[in-house]
Amino acid sequence: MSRVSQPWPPVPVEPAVPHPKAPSPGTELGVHFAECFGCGDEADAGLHLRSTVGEGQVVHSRFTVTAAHQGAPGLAHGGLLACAFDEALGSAVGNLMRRPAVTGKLETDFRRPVPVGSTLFIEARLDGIAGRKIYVSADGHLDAEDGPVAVSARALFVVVGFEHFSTHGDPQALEKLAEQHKKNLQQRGERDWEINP
Ligand SMILES: CCCCCCCCCC(=O)SCCNC(=O)CCNC(=O)[C@H](O)C(C)(C)COP(=O)(O)OP(=O)(O)OC[C@H]1O[C@@H](n2cnc3c(N)ncnc32)[C@H](O)[C@@H]1OP(=O)(O)O
Repeated sequence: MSRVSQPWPPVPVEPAVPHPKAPSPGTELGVHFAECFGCGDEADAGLHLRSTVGEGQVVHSRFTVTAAHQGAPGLAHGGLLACAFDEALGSAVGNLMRRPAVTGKLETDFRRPVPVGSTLFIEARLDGIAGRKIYVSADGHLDAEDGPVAVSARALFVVVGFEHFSTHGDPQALEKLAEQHKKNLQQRGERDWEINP
């Protein structure tokens, strides 16, 4: 069976140009929410994924697979790897575009097993934008930035208004998220995001 899937992006797009105030290449990105399973310090069994802005439209992320992340004995669970890509791709969208957006669609190709103890280096890139739709893709390299590709992913993020989170989310957790967001911006000496979808 061929691994070749549909053309990407699947619709005509404009270049996804990073926001003029996007953090510059080399910036270590902060935790966006302490309880986030993908990056949060307070999510004990979480992925603790860390990200750095790359050149152009790229964010580099990495996380180390622990015993808490197993599916088969000694191997990372596939759904958990998909979570890592959701986080890494979401970080690229949120930090480079500085627009609130949620995952509409996420597709993963699992190419090699990912053992417990290995580190996945994920390079996520902005592929294009069409209205509220932001197309992104990523490759996850095993144990080194230039290691073999173990997992690839493509995703559609949809820009939403902040009412998406206030309507559907937990108001108290949102306050915590807002504080974390301000802290991250202050650490980088920046002002707040564009909020209009
Ligand atoms: C710094 C920040 C770091 C953040 C990192 C965290 C990363 C984690 C991100 C997540 O995991 S977010 C949580 C998982 N996602 C969700 O819970 C989203 C749930 N879905 C929704 O809330 C809505 O379906 C959604 C906001 C995505 C879209 O609903 P809307 O009513 O706002 O829009 P609409 O349905 O009209 O879709 C907008 C466009 O996207 C298209 N679209 C939406 N979902 C699609 C889909 N699944 N496949 C293809 N196209 C899709 C849709 O066809 C349409 O295209 P057009 O503009 O051309 O008409």
